[in-house]
Amino acid sequence: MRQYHDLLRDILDNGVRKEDRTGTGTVSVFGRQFRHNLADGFPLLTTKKVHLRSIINELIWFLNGDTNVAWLQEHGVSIWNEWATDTGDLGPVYGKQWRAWPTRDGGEIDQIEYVLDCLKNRPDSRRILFHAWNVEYLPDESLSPQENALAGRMALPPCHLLYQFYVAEGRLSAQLYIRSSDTFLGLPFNTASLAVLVMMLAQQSDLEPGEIIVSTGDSHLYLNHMEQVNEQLSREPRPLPKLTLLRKPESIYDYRFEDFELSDYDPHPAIPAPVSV
Ligand SMILES: Nc1nc(=O)c2c([nH]1)NC[C@@H]1CN(c3ccc(C(=O)N[C@@H](CCC(=O)O)C(=O)O)cc3)CN21
Ligand SMILES: O=c1ccn([C@H]2C[C@H](O)[C@@H](COP(=O)(O)O)O2)c(=O)[nH]1
Repeated sequence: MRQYHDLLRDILDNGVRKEDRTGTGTVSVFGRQFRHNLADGFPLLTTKKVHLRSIINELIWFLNGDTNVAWLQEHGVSIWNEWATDTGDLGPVYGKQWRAWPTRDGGEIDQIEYVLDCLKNRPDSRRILFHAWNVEYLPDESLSPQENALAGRMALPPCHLLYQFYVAEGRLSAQLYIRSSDTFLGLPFNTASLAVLVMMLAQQSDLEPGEIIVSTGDSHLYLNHMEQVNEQLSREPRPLPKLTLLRKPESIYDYRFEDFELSDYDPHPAIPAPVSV
């Protein structure tokens, strides 16, 4: 993914030093966008090995409306552990807002069902989107993630928060807005996850996957990722892999990691990096 390397270089060349909530410090630029046509391959980085199992299982977990890390841990995914309470709770994060956005009369709105209904019945709509920025449940910034979850608030405010879909000539495209992007650790996950979501929605709606567009707000590199970024930039990108769906599940909620086959993935080795909490 040349686009990803271009963004890393852009941040190194144009980024300004900014302190941040985690205390690590970043270099950052504001407002960037890249696009990728899914016909050109699956957008998984080749200049470092990226763990697709974590990405697909996290997406399945979101789609199930789950907000407890227990299911993730049972499926070998540890990326949310640092923010969870002793009982694994994260408060009303992504899955809750996607599937059961709370309403003023005590009900819930399933935004994924709304998107599927639009794709099937009103594909030309300009309103096919779902949103996770539910201001009522954002964390109290004077409390820790765990204290927020215990108080019924989100442990962390959503980073990938607005997903909009577009159907034209039988192809499904999507644009994702990420308000804050940990460009070394988070963005490779968010990009591949968006691509998998488009593949699932397209399959369920009898469409072909089109383009993904990723728009990032505060696009930063943590200062303790600099060596890793330079190592990655010294590597030559290889051809993109292919991701194949092995069956068509009954619904968008019935996918399993085993339904996906990744082929021709020949990445450079993984590059470990610390995550700022
Ligand atoms: N600072 C920060 N960056 C993030 O990307 C991030 C957060 N916080 N908080 C919430 C979630 C958790 N996410 C994460 C957390 C860790 C990794 C990570 O360590 N990735 C490793 C592999 C880990 C694995 O698959 O087990 C990597 O090398 O990509 C990735 C995304 C994305 N989000
Ligand atoms: O999907 C995700 C989730 C989180 N991030 C990153 C972006 C920031 O580095 C932190 C969140 O900190 P804030 O102070 O709330 O912005 O997590 C990501 O890149 N992708």
